[in-house]
Amino acid sequence: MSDSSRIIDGKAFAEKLRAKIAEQVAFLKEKHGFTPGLAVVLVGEDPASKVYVRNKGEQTKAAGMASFEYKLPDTTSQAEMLALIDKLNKDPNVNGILCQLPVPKQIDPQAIINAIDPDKDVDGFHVVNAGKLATGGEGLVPCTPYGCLLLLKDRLGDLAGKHAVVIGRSNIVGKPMAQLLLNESCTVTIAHSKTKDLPDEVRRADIVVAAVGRPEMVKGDWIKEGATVIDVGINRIEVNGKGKLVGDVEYATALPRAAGITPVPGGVGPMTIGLLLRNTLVAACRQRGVKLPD
Ligand SMILES: Nc1nc2c(c(=O)[nH]1)N[C@@H](CN(C=O)c1ccc(C(=O)N[C@@H](CCC(=O)O)C(=O)O)cc1)CN2
Ligand SMILES: [Mg+2]
Repeated sequence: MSDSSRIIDGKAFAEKLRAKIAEQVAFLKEKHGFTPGLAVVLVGEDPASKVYVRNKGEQTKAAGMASFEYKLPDTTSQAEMLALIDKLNKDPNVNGILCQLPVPKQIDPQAIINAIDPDKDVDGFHVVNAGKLATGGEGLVPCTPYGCLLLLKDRLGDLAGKHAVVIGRSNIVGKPMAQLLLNESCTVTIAHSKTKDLPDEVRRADIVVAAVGRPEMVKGDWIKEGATVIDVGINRIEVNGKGKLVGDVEYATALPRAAGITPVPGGVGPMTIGLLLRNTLVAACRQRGVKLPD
């Protein structure tokens, strides 16, 4: 197996996904006379967040959807945020709402997320959507784990019976990822900072999803021959005075052992915005009582 055939190209997958969404949006406009709309709220000046929000706006518009951007100063209070969310919840042209994370410390992110109408919660972070994911309801699924799942299914087909190890237990990635894999009938282990022997857990995994936010902490020689590795980490490090982006997995040493591995950049990252657009489309169709176009 060549190294290039092991690489799981999330960028290319996301491009195809966005092209399909653009067709579906065009169909909705022509046949049903409406355009899905996404509102993104950014509080403060975090440089990475500004880039992600700009990309979200550009990709929303490129898919033919309406983009509403709210850029608020980092002194914004929680009450001001809640007032904006209330306004967006009531706006029929806004089908999806998200608050870019992280938010400044005076704002409780979960209070904002839980103030969003769950039907418009295109991040899938609302407690109602988390509950639906856990109990089999039709909610909205968090974009990054959803993107990881699509890459895994595309590469492996049926996941039933696979032993998956998810490293990280955040509400945004680790927990929903584990739940999605469980829903696919995987045997799921969630590892975290208190896990006793992480290398041993990883060595037994058919599927490894690393979402810890620590540069190259998963070593290549932990990866079982033929395993599939999904690297959610996006860590900025400095090498010889130059900035570099690396994942949570030691890519160069994992690549020859893995049957499939996502690179950083160009793996999971681009899927996040792709699935955000898909969630917005799904949310808009549900709100309008229209079947999702094929
Ligand atoms: N409300 C939310 N906040 C945050 C989320 C989220 O899903 N919802 N996720 C991240 C940031 N994020 C989107 O918001 C995001 C991160 C990374 C990428 C991406 O395409 N990454 C590229 C590399 C980009 C770079 O050079 O920095 C890649 O991996 O190829 C897209 C979206 C936290 N906040
Ligand atoms: Mg509702």
